[in-house]
Amino acid sequence: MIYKLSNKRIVVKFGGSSIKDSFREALEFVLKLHEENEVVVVLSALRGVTDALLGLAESKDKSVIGKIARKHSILADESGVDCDILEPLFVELECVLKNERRFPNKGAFIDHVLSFGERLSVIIFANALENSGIRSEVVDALHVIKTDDNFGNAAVDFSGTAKRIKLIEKLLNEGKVPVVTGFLGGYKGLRTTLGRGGSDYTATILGSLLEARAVLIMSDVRGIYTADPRIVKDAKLLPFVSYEEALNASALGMRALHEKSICPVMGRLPVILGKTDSYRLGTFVSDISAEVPILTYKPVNENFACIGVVGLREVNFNAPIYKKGKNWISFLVKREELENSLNDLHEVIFK
Ligand SMILES: Nc1ncnc2c1ncn2[C@@H]1O[C@H](COP(=O)(O)OP(=O)(O)O)[C@@H](O)[C@H]1O
Ligand SMILES: N[C@@H](CC(=O)OP(=O)(O)O)C(=O)O
Repeated sequence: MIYKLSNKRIVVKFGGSSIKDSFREALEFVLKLHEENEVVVVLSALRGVTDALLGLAESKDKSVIGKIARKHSILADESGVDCDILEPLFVELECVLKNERRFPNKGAFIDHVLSFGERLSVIIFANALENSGIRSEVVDALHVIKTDDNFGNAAVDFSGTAKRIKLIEKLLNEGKVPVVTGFLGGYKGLRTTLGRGGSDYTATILGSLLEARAVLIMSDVRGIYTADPRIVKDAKLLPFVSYEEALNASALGMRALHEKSICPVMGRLPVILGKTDSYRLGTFVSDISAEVPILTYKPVNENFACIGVVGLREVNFNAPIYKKGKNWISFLVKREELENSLNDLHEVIFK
């Protein structure tokens, strides 16, 4: 594997859980990274805000705006940032809600409403960095990540995006920390989104185009485990996961990494997953594999879910096989039995 990398450049993404529960630690981590590296920060919306905005786009219930505003004011206050700087975004949000008919279609309207989550978090983060003495600038991905008009799950135009990456290069050359909105893109001036959980994808697109040394995905778990550690208490942290395993696991529902996020970095640069509140890095995603299976799950419909096993083609388990691939297999289980089945299957494989 040949990495063509700018040796001091790192892209670090913080997910919604980190923005909500570990904002101070995320800031401190960036300050530490900045001592030795050029750092690009990618942020998600505060956990729960994208869902709230989705509801708001439907209901247009003004009390939701109040709730979102309060959450961000508290975060701004705690971070020593004047919450008045958020006001223009709330004025814009109200204006967008009153003018749905001006959008070409419902999807374009919804994506514009969803954009406020990430746009609010980057303003607070960039200002908090400035208060800590780091020169920083907000980058709205509308102006960088060029997409098609498939609102809600837009496809990225990589050559169009590559042309716009200079905007971020310029900030890095000025010694600033760009703080980029994850999840968002742009199509002819309209706002698009890359699919739920798409901030990981933003980070790997930027890491690849900026020829970064690594992309760090910081979350509320230390990395990729043998199964969701919130459901399977015996799950073990995997120090090495191959690109292919990460791709298969995320496609089969593993939430720790977005399915699309592997493609831009595959064979080019590593993705490292870590836990924000302890600064612990746990999993290195590259060509190297620990050759340990990963259990995944996702809903199939209202009544059923599928459990995937990445890294094995055959498993003796008491459930119907749902699908099979080159190096994975999945089983169909009732949704109410999902947790027990995951634990049982984990025991079968790792006993
Ligand atoms: N195999 C796995 N390894 C690690 N985390 C997993 C796994 N499967 C599911 N998860 C879940 O992924 C979550 C992290 O993803 P997500 O909630 O999208 O984080 P963030 O808010 O940082 O974007 C963890 O809290 C964990 O419950
Ligand atoms: N805020 C978006 C994008 C995202 O990536 O979120 P997270 O990193 O919290 O999964 C969402 O909720 O889908």
